[in-house]
Amino acid sequence: MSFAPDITEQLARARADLRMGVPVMLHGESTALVMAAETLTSQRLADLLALGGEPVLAITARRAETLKARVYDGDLARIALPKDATPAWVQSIANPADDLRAPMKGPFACARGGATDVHRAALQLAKSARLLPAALVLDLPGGVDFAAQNHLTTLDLNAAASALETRSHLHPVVNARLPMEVSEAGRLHIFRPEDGGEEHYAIEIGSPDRAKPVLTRLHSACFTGDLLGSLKCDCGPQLRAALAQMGEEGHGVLLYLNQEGRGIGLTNKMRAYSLQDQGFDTVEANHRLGFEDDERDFRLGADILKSMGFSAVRLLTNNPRKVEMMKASGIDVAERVPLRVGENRHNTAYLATKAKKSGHLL
Ligand SMILES: Nc1nc2c(ncn2[C@@H]2O[C@H](COP(=O)(O)OP(=O)(O)OP(=O)(O)O)[C@@H](O)[C@H]2O)c(=O)[nH]1
Ligand SMILES: [Zn+2]
Repeated sequence: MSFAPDITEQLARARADLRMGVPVMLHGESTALVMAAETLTSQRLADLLALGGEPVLAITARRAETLKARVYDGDLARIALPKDATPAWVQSIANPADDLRAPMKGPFACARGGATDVHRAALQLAKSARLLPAALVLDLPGGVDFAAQNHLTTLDLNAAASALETRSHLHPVVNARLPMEVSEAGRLHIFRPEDGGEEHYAIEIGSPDRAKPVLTRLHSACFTGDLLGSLKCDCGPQLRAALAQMGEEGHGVLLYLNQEGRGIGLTNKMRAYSLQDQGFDTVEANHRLGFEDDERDFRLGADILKSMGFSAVRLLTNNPRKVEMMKASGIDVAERVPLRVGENRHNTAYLATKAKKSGHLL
């Protein structure tokens, strides 16, 4: 019998640590101390520099491209931390907010050669903690003892890397009747992942026949559009139109996935909006922050549908990636049902960028 947390549970702890500014230790062939750039304090930076060695700031290749930092490691770059580095210096590399005011941030000395799996795992961990994808990494011989003395979370590198790649199983927790404006026969289902992450929801309208393709919407959370009526996107009108169509047809399933901001979280989405105020489009803004255009995992939606007994859908979407993902996850897409609503003068350019750069269908 063991009460010790497994790797999934340790990762959940590590995410909370990084969000609080507490370092974590990654233990592989060597051992490395990892801190998130976003939550770095001057005291912790001073403590890190006092340990000696050669700390680096790991950033994604996307962020490196904007900074004109040399990328020797494919999807990431390792910028050597100057001995007199300050938290402001670290922030200015991690966060593109002042890029236009301070365009000449380099030149940077970038590490080359040697293992990069710790840096890759550190960046994935920061992303999954919904922080900016930038992490300080210091190789620390004897790091396991150091971590024990300092009560730091220690993760096995290989186990952490593979757990970060694995999608967590979603458990149905509860469902209950929810009469709604569009249909009195509504039911809200809650699904909870095993990894301590966000819960996702399914809104079932009527009693759809499990043997037939069900009218389905795969909706990603958009606090600004769904709740505040933001005109910057088309999410609110899409949400309401999808529910209305399900109400009219008498049956349907709306999956509400808590992948705000195409999977980067609301805080980073607002950072992207701030860059859009500076003139960048929705895709450029994500890239400047160090993210891909779309960090969502739509397989979650397929998992929920299967768990509810569905195997075929009529999918309400303009996004071909959602159709492909459904098919690849074993859900038959009998029909793509277009969902063009909510265009206005504030989101015309946004919708055009999605059509041009992200392959959305008009
Ligand atoms: N990062 C980022 N996310 C955004 C921006 N505008 C909207 N979003 C998010 O984009 C997502 C929109 O998701 P969906 O409604 O599934 O839309 P979609 O991928 O365009 O596909 P369909 O609507 O099905 O055609 C939501 O999570 C929003 O929060 C933006 O400028 N930047
Ligand atoms: Zn939106």
